[in-house]
This record gives sequence, C-alpha cells and structure tokens, in this order.
Amino acid sequence: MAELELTDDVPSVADDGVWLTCIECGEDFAPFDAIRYTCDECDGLLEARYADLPTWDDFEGEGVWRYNAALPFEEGVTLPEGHTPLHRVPRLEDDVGVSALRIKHEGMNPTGSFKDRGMTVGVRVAQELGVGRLACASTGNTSAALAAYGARADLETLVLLPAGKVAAGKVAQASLHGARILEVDGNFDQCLDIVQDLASRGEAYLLNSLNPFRLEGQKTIGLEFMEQFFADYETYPDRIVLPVGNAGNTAALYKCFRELRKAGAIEEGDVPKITGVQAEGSAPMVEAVQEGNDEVRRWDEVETIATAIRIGNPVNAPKALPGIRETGGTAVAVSDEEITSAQRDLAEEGVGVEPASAASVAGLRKLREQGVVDSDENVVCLTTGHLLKDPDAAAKAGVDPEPVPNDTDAVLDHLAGN
Ligand SMILES: Cc1ncc(COP(=O)(O)O)c(C=O)c1O
Ligand SMILES: N[C@@H](CCOP(=O)(O)O)C(=O)O
Repeated sequence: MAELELTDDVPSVADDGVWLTCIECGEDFAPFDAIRYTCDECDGLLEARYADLPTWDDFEGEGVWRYNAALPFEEGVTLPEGHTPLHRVPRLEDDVGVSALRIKHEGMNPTGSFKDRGMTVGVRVAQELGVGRLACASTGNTSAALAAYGARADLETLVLLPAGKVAAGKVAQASLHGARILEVDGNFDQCLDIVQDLASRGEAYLLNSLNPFRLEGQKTIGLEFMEQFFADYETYPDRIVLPVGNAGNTAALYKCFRELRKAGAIEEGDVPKITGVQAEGSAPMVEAVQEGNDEVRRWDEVETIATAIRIGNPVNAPKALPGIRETGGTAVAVSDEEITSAQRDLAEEGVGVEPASAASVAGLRKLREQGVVDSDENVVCLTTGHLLKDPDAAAKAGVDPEPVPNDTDAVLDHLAGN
C-alpha cells in the first residue's frame, strides 16, 4: 500500500498551504499563479496537495463545504451540493447477497449528478484565476452542472456535446441555464480533444475532470459516505463500486482515501476496495485492469445505452488505475441488458437512476456471482445521476402506459382484465 502515502514536504510555491504536484515527475507548482491543467515539464496529470490534512473532527456543516478543511477554499459558488442520501435497499441487498449494501445516490445533487461537487470548487477556482469563459466537453452531466454553476457565478459557459448522443434532460439543462451549446459531429473524446485545444490557446477555462480542482470537490463523495456508513455501522465499507467514464471519481476517491490515511483518520484496513464498472461497449479501463496494463488503450469506437459513460479515452486513468490496484479493487464490464435490469432493481426500491449509475449495481451483482465479492462484504454502490436525466431510457426500461376510455366502469373493467 506504499502509494497510499503522500509526501510531507511543503514546497516554497505553496499558497496558503495549497499547491499542485505532477503525479508523473513530482514537479510542484503554485496553485493560482497561472492557468495550468497538466505539468509544464512532462504534461503529466496534476494533483492538489495540502500542508495540513484534516481529520473527522475538523469538519462542520453540511454538503461539499462541510469538508472545506480538505479543500483549497473555505467556500465556493454553491447551489448547494452534496449531503446526498446513503439509501438502504434491503431487498436488493438480500438478492445480491452481501452483508450490507447501501446506495450513495449522487443523483440527488442540485443538477442531478455528482458533477455539482466538482463544479462548486472548479468555478470558485475560475473566479480566483479571473477567467472569462468556462468550457467543457460532455456526455451531458458535466455540461448541465457547468451551465448551472456558470450561471450562478455570472460567467459565460461553452459546452461541446457529441451530436445525437446526449440524453434529453441534460441538453435541456445546459440550454435553460444559458450555456452556448456546440454539437460536434464526433464522440465525447473528440469533443474533449477540441476543448483541450481551446483551453491551451487561452480561449476558455477547461472544467472537465482533467482540471485537478474538479476532483477536489468530487473527493467529498468519499468523505461523506465514509462518515454516513460509519454512523450507521460503526465500521467503514469494505468496497465502493462505481461507474467509470473519464475515471475522475475513481481518481478522486483514491485521493480521498490516501488523504484520510495520511491524516490518521482511518487505518490501512479501513480503505474500501475501489471497484470500477464500465459498459461492455466502452470498457478501456476494464481492459487495462484485467490485462494488467500500466496504460489504458484509447477505444475509438464506443457504444452503450449508458451514454454518460460512453467514453473511450479516460483521461484520469494514470490517477485511477493505481487507485483500483492499490486498494485491492478490480474492474468489470457489464452488458446494456445488465445495466437496464439493475436500473429496474433500483427503481423497485424507489431509487431512480440513469443507466450509467445502474452500472455500479450491475457490476456488483456480476462480481458477486463470479465470487470476486464475498457474501460477508459491506458494500456501497455509487449511483451518479438521476433517473430524469435520461427520460427515454427510463421509459424504455419501465412499464408502458395503458390507454383506457374516459369512464370509471371501463377503467374498473380494464383493471379486472376484461
Ligand atoms: C452519470 C454518470 N456516471 C458516471 C460517470 C463517470 O464518471 P467518471 O468520468 O468520473 O468516471 C459520468 C461521467 O463521466 C456520468 O455522467
Ligand atoms: N460523463 C461526463 C463526461 C465528462 O467527464 P468529466 O468528469 O471529465 O467532466 C459528462 O457528464 O460529461
């Protein structure tokens, strides 16, 4: 577990105890003196670092900013976000066959996905840097969150979407919150290539998860479910199962657990196994984990009903792969049918999620059937987006409405099956 440690050295570039470090070459950078997303020296991914790491007693309040002692600022542009439920799902728990199963439903954030946690911090950093235009590539949720938080901060927002591949609810959100929406004749990864080009030419501030500050907000998912789970069970979960797209959450959770370890807030044995799930038609991370590769191969052709994770080039893979390996986790691919079936299972417990979110439960079920997950495990599944994000997928997975005449007796006849 050597990689669960962080360095003790505070570099001279630190600003109020915060700095950025390249995860590849270790170069340190001042956090807010210039706009940078990757390392000036080697183009490696950057990670925010802190001189002081907090423990549980240092947190107060609710939501993302409850954890401001672990964030670069005390407060941000808030709607507010976080403080999402950790649902009990007793029938599903029994059916899957684990000791405890809880659903951390990030679909209950203000714009209906976990992206709000990243944006509240990311947009605060954008204000600090004094940028004019915010931009992202998106399979939908990032654009919805960027549009809302950009609107709240009164900043211009630009979103690039793969044409025809984004669920209706998400496009509607970006539109009504006033983002300029460009529909690209290409996939998400190609949209992100363009946004990265725009950002490097100084045309926009990139707020995809390549931006290290987005992940600072998203790591509060981990802080929150660890606290919630402990409050109910007086132990931490053995495993966190989550859908993987650009691998930002996987990276953020790994960082969360490393920081908790470093602060002495948890023991090594308390670190949940990070377990990633992708759709079979879009599974480059699963391929790398299962083949033991250090690098993730970019998939040019990707397809799945779970449009949110229709991603072939997970940019956070260098941060996320060690997280899966070092915590003893794994990764698994599930079919679209398994995703839809898990979406129904959750809906039967009253938990409404979009298809990508249901992948976590589908993956857990598969790993349990394969014997990779034991029956005595305590598991949290992360559901990342709300059912209403993708009304078409929900309607297809659900039961069809039955037309009846405008007459009470006819309705009773119909109910009686006549
Ligand atoms: C609903 C939903 N679930 C899961 C993911 C995957 O998250 P990540 O990119 O952090 O792996 C995304 C976006 O990528 C998403 O929108
Ligand atoms: N599912 C994402 C894809 C982009 O991910 P990001 O975390 O890098 O912004 C989306 O909703 O667009």
